[in-house]
Amino acid sequence: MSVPADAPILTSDAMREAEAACAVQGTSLSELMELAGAAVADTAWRMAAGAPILILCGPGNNGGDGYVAARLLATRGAAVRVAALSEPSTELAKAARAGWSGPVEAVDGRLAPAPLIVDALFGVGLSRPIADDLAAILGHFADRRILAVDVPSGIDSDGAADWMPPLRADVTLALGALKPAHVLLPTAPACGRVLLAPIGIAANKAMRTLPRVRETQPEATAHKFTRGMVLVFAGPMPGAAGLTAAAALRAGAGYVVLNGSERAPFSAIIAESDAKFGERLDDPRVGAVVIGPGFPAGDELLFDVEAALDSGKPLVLDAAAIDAALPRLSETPRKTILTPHEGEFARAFPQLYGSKIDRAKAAAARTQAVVVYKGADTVIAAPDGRLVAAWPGSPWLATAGTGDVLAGACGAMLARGGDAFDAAVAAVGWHIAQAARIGPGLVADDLIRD
Ligand SMILES: NC(=O)C1=CN([C@@H]2O[C@H](COP(=O)(O)OP(=O)(O)OC[C@H]3O[C@@H](n4cnc5c(N)ncnc54)[C@H](OP(=O)(O)O)[C@@H]3O)[C@@H](O)[C@H]2O)[C@@H](O)CC1
Ligand SMILES: Nc1ncnc2c1ncn2[C@@H]1O[C@H](COP(=O)(O)OP(=O)(O)O)[C@@H](O)[C@H]1O
Ligand SMILES: [K+]
Repeated sequence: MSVPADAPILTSDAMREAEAACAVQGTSLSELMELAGAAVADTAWRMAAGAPILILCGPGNNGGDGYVAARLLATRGAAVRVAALSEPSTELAKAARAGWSGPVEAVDGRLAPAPLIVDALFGVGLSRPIADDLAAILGHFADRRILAVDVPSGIDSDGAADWMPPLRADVTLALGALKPAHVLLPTAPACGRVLLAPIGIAANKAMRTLPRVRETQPEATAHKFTRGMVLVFAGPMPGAAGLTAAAALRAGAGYVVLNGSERAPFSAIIAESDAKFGERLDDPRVGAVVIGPGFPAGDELLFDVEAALDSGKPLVLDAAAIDAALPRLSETPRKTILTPHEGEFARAFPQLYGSKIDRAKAAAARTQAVVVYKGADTVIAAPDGRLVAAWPGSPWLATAGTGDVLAGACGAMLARGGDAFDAAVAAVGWHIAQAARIGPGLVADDLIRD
C-alpha cells in the first residue's frame, strides 16, 4: 500500500470546482474524460501485461472513463471486454459509450471474469452504499487483479461514511487529485497502491499527502541554541518524558532540558529538579515546551500546563495536557501543536462530525492550534485549513511509547522557530522515516537510538 508523496487531496465538491475551473480555462469535460480514460488504459495495459481485461462500467462519468479506456486498449490490440450495469446516464458517458464499438455484456451472475478487472462502476458520484445483489456479483471477482478507476466502487470518496467496497483494489488510479478516502481508515487499505493521473486539473494543494522527508543539515554557522532548545516537563512517569526528551535531541534540537526528573536518557540531556521550572520557562533561549508524556490527568498537570500557557512559549501538548489546556487555547493564539490519538481526540472534541480530515480541521480551527490527529491514518491540520495526510505511515509504530517520541520530535521541529504546521509535518515525516529504517521488532526506544 502506498500513495504518491506531496500529492493534492480534494473532496468531491472541490473536485467539481476544479473541473469547472478547467472548463473556464478552455479544457472541456470531454477532454478531461479522454485524458482520464487514456491514463486508465495505460495503467491497465501495464498491469495486464498481455492478459485479457474486463472493464466494468457504471452509469455515470466513472463508467465514461471505462468506455474511453476500453476503446484505447482495443486500438492497442489488448483483449478487452466491457460489461455495464445499465445504459449511461450522463451526456459525457453516453458519448464515451458511443465510441466503444464492441459488445457490452451485462453485470450479472453469469459474467465471466478476466485476469485483470477494471472497476469503473462508481467514482466520486456515489451517493449511497451499493446494493447487496451487486456486491454479491462483484464478490466473485475478488481473487482477480483489480484496477480501480478514481476510487474502488462502493466507498464514499470524501471519507465521511465507512462503506467498504466489495472489490479491494490492487491499484487505484486517482484522477486529478487524491480523495480523502484514499488516505483515511477504513477505506485506505482497500485502495491498494494509489497512483495519481494529473489529467491537467490545477488542484489546490492546501490538503496533500506527506511530502518526502528531506535530510536537512544544520547551517554551517549553527550552534546548539540556534538549532533550538526544548524544555520537556517530566510527570510522575519520567520514562515517557525521557523518551520525549531523547527524541527531541535525536530529531535535531541543539539543547534539551528534562525538568522534574532525576534521570537523563542521554548524558547530553540536562535532567533537573522541578524547582527550576519557573526559571526555565523564563529562559528566552527555550524555543518550545513539551508537556503531557508521563503525566496522568490531575492537579499537578493542570498547574504545569497553566504555567506553560502563561509563559507564552510555543507548546507541544500531548495526552492529558490537551484537555487541561483546552479552555485557554484559543484565548491567546501562540504556536501550539496538539498530538491526540483517537481516544484523546474523542475526549477533547466530542461534538465534531464528518471524516477524520473534517474533524481534524474543525479541531484546529476551534483551538487555533495545529492538530496532529494520530493513528495509522495520521492527519495534521492547521487552523488556516492546510492539511497533510500521512497514510500509510509505518505499522511498526503501533507499539507503546511511540507517541511520546513523536511529541519530542514536534518539540525539536517547533523550537527551530518556523511555522508550527510545517514543524508538525516535519516531525511526523521524521517519525515515519525512523520507523521505516528500523522496521521489524521496533520498540519505541529504537527510534531514539543511533
Ligand atoms: N472530476 C473530474 O475532473 C473528472 C471526473 N471524471 C470521472 O467522473 C467520476 C464522477 O462521475 P459522476 O459524478 O458522474 O459520478 P459516478 O461516480 O460515475 O456515479 C454516479 C452515477 O452512479 C449512480 N449511483 C450513485 N450511487 C449509486 C448506487 N449506490 N447504486 C447504483 N447507482 C448509483 C448515480 O445515480 P443517481 O445517484 O443519480 O441515482 C449516477 O448515475 C469521477 O469519479 C471520475 O471517474 C473523469 O471522467 C474526468 C475528470
Ligand atoms: N498502524 C499504524 N501505522 C502507522 N502509524 C501508527 C500505527 N499505529 C500507531 N501509529 C503511530 O504511533 C504513534 C502512537 O502514539 P500513541 O497512541 O500516543 O502511543 P503512546 O501513548 O504509547 O506513545 C502515533 O504517532 C501513531 O500515529
Ligand atoms: K471506480
